[in-house]
Amino acid sequence: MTVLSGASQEAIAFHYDVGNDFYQLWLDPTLTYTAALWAPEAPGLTLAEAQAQKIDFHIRQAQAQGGQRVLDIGCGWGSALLRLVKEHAVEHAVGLTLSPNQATWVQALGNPRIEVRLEPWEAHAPSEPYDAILSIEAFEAFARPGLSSREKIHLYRTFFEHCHRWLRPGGWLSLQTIAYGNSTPEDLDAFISQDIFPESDFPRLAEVVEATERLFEVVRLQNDREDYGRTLRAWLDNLKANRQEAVRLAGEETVVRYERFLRLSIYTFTIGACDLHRIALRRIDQPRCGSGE
Ligand SMILES: C[S@@+](CC[C@H](N)C(=O)[O-])C[C@H]1O[C@@H](n2cnc3c(N)ncnc32)[C@H](O)[C@@H]1O
Repeated sequence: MTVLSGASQEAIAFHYDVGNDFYQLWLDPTLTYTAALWAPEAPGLTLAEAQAQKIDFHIRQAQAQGGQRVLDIGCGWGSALLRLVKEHAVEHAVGLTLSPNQATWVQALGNPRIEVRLEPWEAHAPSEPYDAILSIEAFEAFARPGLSSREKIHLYRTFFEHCHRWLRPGGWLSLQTIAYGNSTPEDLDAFISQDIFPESDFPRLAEVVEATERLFEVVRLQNDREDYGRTLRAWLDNLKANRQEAVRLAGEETVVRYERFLRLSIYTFTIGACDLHRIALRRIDQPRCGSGE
């Protein structure tokens, strides 16, 4: 099969390198840029609390603990890396990102237990196995638009093969990804894949699950699309409240583009055109039929 890939470093930088100060105006203070976990029984949660709760959920789900080595694939501005070492006493937290801005930001945190690498997962070659792996909404950048379902499954399987290799026996991977829900790629506005996240495409849940077969068992899966709606609304409210400053930092065109992106995404998750999956995957230590296709 042809070697295919996901979003390039240039495509990722196009999105994430708009400016840290711009993102600071509307994300929570830790710059977590993924769906938060809102608890219906705690309606008064702030965005920052709901983000911390989401990160802790994934850390627990990956069974990451004190003294361990943990990998975060697609670490963004490092919020999970920080919680891993500060709140969960993890010994060594390694983050991968394709964004130079994010890598510089995480490096500047100056935490000796955090290592950030400006490196695609395809090139990662750890010298020792990891005890646990997190990957929170990087998966959407692992396949470009226009690929067939078979081609996407092949790419995703290569990702899970790498994770399988990197994890110690019995290790867990906690994955969060957007997926097509009650929609096809043609139903969604091309604006997002062209002007917001170029070279990226969502998976379908069935593709993710098929790609894990005989590598990982799916232990738990939850679709929290409503949580995305609420997170996006909080981001949009923050952007509106800081609009003047946002225009000063990033320009009117960029702000209009992000407002449209946030509004469209709220609608997409509200009607169920897209889902938000949080998946607990346990490594199968002795795959019965080999791990290749
Ligand atoms: C939406 S952000 C999520 C960041 C973080 N997990 C969070 O919750 O805020 C996606 C991240 O995936 C990274 N990414 C995308 N493709 C990647 C690849 N092939 N290898 C490593 N990181 C990648 C991006 O650089 C970015 O840091």
